[in-house]
Amino acid sequence: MRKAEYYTVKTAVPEPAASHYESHTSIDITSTTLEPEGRTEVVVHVSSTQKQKSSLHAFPDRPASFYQDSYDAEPFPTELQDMINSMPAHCRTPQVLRAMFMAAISANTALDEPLSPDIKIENRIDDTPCPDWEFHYANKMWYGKGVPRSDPAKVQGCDCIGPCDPNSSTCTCVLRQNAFVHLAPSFEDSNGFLYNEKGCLKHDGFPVFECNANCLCSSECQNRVVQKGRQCSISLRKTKNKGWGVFAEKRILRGTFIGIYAGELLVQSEAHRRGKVYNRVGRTYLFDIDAFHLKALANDDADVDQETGWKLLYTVDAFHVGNFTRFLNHSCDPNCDISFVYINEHDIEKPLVVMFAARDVAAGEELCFSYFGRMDSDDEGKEAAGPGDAVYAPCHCGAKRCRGRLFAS
Ligand SMILES: C[S@@+](CC[C@H](N)C(=O)[O-])C[C@H]1O[C@@H](n2cnc3c(N)ncnc32)[C@H](O)[C@@H]1O
Repeated sequence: MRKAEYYTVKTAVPEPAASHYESHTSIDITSTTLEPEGRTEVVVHVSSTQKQKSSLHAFPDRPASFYQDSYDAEPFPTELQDMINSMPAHCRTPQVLRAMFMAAISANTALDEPLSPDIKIENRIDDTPCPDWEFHYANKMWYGKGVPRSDPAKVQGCDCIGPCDPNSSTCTCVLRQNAFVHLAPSFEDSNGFLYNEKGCLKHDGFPVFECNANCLCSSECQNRVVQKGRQCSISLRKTKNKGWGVFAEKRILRGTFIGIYAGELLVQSEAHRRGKVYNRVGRTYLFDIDAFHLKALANDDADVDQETGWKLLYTVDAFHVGNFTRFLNHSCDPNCDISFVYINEHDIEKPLVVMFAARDVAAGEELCFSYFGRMDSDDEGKEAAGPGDAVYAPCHCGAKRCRGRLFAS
């Protein structure tokens, strides 16, 4: 007789912390064979424990969701992966694995985005239950060797009372934002914050300076969006020929914050070394921080690239640690775009790489961005330039004007 398997996943989601905590995920699996039916009941309990962090990044007392935490990249937490790999075979059913993956996501992000909708995992293509357990799920940045930590004392905050006024002529956050918008070559006559009243990004392509943990303004301030976490509903789904992808569960408005491209922040020597390895396997999660405003601010340094007058310093690698954004596939007609966002970071070279909806997205649409960077309408039909040692793979984005290939690294 066929054995029925029942599973339950319980996720203990902690209360938002009032101070500065980090979390660790743990899993308890209980497997009971119920007689006389011979059914197996597997109960998986995923919980997240909190531990107070060192005072290294201590800001004034604020909810945990206000912090742009960063951790040292090594060693990564691997308890979860180790536990899955050592689970008895009868517990490793597709349903249990998928439910554990979803529960681990919500446990690992409970502190920094307690109000975010759960991420569903679906596969209508084959029998793989969930993406490979090859990475640690986190929304935070993890600093690799040689990457300097942020210095909270150098992060400039405003002293507004209540929410900041976007038309203020004295708010330091409004003034800083304006200065950077005016620096752009495609300067649009935009003053004030880059978010509208609904929290949607008004203009692509400018660096965004959110109010931070040193600001006195309230949590309702219009200039606090990314730090409040994801609001849109998304799922991870297996695609026919691009591996796993990210899909909109409900309609998403243009300019909506989708997610931080979280991962390890690497110096160039390490990014190059890993890039060569990823080239060989034909799958990469590297993203260069090559923002136009960094090029515009570049000093005349002997060390810079002679052609661009600028030197790339950091790359994000989401292979070993990251969140759902590492599953965003490439499209030649993308509905998402990257903006560089600063929250609790004083170093202009170390913005967060953040995904926003580039247009209204219908429920069920796949969320994609261009791996070649922003393309203007003038660029259509042109060959997209990848890095010098790029390895190209066929593109399956399905866009009418597909360029036919994407670089795998
Ligand atoms: C950052 S990962 C995206 C997530 C990936 N689908 C997965 O399952 O892990 C990038 C890799 O996804 C695949 N990919 C992304 N966009 C694609 C596209 N338009 N056509 C074909 N493969 C694509 C390529 O293997 C690429 O190296």
